[in-house]
This record gives sequence, C-alpha cells and structure tokens, in this order.
Amino acid sequence: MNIAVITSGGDSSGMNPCLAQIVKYATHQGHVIYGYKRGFLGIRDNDYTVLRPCDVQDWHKKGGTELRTGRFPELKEQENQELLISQLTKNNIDALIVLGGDGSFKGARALSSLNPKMNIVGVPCTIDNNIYGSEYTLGYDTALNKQVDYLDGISDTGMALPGRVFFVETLGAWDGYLTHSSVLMGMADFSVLVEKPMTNEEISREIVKIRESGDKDYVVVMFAEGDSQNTITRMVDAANYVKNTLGLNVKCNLVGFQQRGGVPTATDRLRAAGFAKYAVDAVVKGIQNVYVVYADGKYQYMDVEQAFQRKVFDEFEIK
Ligand SMILES: Nc1ncnc2c1ncn2[C@@H]1O[C@H](COP(=O)(O)OP(=O)(O)O)[C@@H](O)[C@H]1O
Ligand SMILES: O=P(O)(O)OC[C@H]1O[C@](O)(COP(=O)(O)O)[C@@H](O)[C@@H]1O
Repeated sequence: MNIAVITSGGDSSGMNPCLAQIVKYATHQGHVIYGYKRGFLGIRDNDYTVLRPCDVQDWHKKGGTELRTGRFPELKEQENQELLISQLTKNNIDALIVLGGDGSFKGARALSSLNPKMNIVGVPCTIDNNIYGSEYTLGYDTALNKQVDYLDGISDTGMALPGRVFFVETLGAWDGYLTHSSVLMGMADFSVLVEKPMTNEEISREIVKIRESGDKDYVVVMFAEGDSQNTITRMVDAANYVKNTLGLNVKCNLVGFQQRGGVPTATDRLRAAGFAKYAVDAVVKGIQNVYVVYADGKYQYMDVEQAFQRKVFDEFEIK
C-alpha cells in the first residue's frame, strides 16, 4: 500500500515519535510511507517525501514535527477537498493517516466522505488532552512535565521567601486538563478554569482561606488560558484585584509556548508507538473512518463522527 501521513493543526511533542513508528512498522510490512509537509497544505502543493526507517531513526527524541504542520481553513470548501483527493490519487495513495486534533479530523472526514475508497485514520495529537473518547493525546505528558518543572521552581522560591501569591497561566485553550492537573498533583492550591470560572472576589476569598489555614507559606493559583486571543488578561485582572483589595504580593507567571515543544517524554514515546501500530493496522485492514483512542488501558478505534463531541472534564479525576 501507499500510505500518506500528515501532521496537522497544533504541533505536539509525540508527533515525531509517532511518525517514526508509523514509518518503521509499515515499511517492514512492505508498505510505502509518503510524508506530506505542512499538513493538508502539503497535499495541496504535492509537497512530500518518501520516508524510510533510516530517515526517521532519531525522530523518537525530537519535539515539534519534522514534517512541519499547517493550517488550511479553506479545506472547508468542497473545491479544495476535491483538489486534495485528486493530488493523492495522482500519487496512487491508498490511505491517509492524520496526526492532529479534532479540527484535523474534520478535514479527514471531509476527504473520506468525498472518496470512501481512500481510508483515512486519525491519531489524537494535542497537548490539551481534549479529544473525545481518548484518555490520552500525544504531547500531553511532555507538556505536563514542563509544567511540573515550572511549578517546582516556583515552590522553591515560595518556600524560601514566604508570603507571596503566585498566579500561573498554562496553555490548554478552553480545556482544564493541563491547568487543573497541577492542583490534583498537589502543586497548586486551586484553579480558575473555563469549566469552573471564579469571580475576582471568589479568588480573593479562597486565597484568604488558604493563608488563614496556616497550611501554606505561599499560595499558587492556576489559570486556564481560555480564548488564546485574549490570553493573560484574565490572570492580570485578577492579580490587580487581589493586590488592591488584600494588599498581597502577587506574582504573575506564564508557562507559555515553550510548553508545546521539547523532548518527548517516555510516556509520549510509548503511547506514540501504540497509536502508530493501531493507525497502520486500521488502514491495512481497511477499517474505515476511525480515529485511534487510548481508553481503559488499551488502544481502540472510534468512529470519527464521535470526535467532535466535547470530552467531559472531571475535576477530581483527569483522564
Ligand atoms: N470543518 C472542517 N472541514 C474541513 N477541514 C477542516 C475543518 N476544520 C478544520 N479543518 C482542517 O484541519 C486543520 C487543522 O485544524 P485546527 O482546528 O487548526 O487544529 P487541530 O487539528 O489541532 O484541532 C485546519 O487548518 C483545516 O485545514
Ligand atoms: O499556536 P496557536 O495556533 O495560537 O494555538 C494555540 C493553542 O494551541 C494549543 O497549544 C494546542 O491546541 P491544538 O493542539 O488543539 O491545536 C493550545 O493549548 C493553545 O491554545
């Protein structure tokens, strides 16, 4: 089989290890992997390279994506979908594996509904861990570990010079998985989430309660990014309120975009291998219109239509 692969939408650590495993696993079965660059844009421009195991031999330890990613909003138009199908057909591509988030899966669904013979399979890749039906998305653990390092540093200075309040905003868009994990792990006191908003007054009251409990010499409050166009402002607004009303020393911190890259952790590499195997197996066996999920300790297939539901957030048990 000729199998195309793309990385699309937001990049995440874990994409490269997954690409490497797809190439190795499929090539050893006699298939050929076409790596298209910059997501769907590379298919439009017929910009690809045939990937052999020797080309990907050190990709397991690389963040970002060697294929680059891309956004092509015009793929919503049928004319562009037809163009992509014709580009793939010209190269005798039998199947396409899409590494990305739910947006990329919408693109995959659009292409496979135009050409049902082209088997298209999704692999959930996003640091936000917010793909419906999957307890894990590639990149989440690497991003989480960056957050752990970041908060451990804050804890050191918090202990050394008591009395301060630290506000920390993470990536994660509208979903609280990254942000709230720090509370579950005991590294932060509470979080302000899109799923669980708090007024500035409520935030102040909570801080007073923690300080009066005597349990902590410093307070850490996590902020979910929310709408990435208006990031930071929510946290700074709350910080100004707390400073003005309580007279406390509040320090604002942004984990920022370094959280999205970096060397993939062991967990991301391990899951990448599982997702890769199941994605290749699906296209080889002709299992249509699915994405691979990790749930209840095993890899499974879900109908791609399911992917567009919102994953339910449970503040006590993140998975
Ligand atoms: N409704 C849609 N129809 C067709 N293609 C889509 C659709 N939504 C998203 N895409 C394609 O998927 C790409 C990536 O989507 P995006 O939401 O940016 O990232 P992610 O896959 O990380 O969620 C878009 O740039 C576009 O090419
Ligand atoms: O780089 P962009 O396009 O501004 O995207 C920012 C968003 O990407 C993410 O890092 C991951 O988003 P996706 O993987 O779902 O695309 C979010 O945490 C963040 O809000």
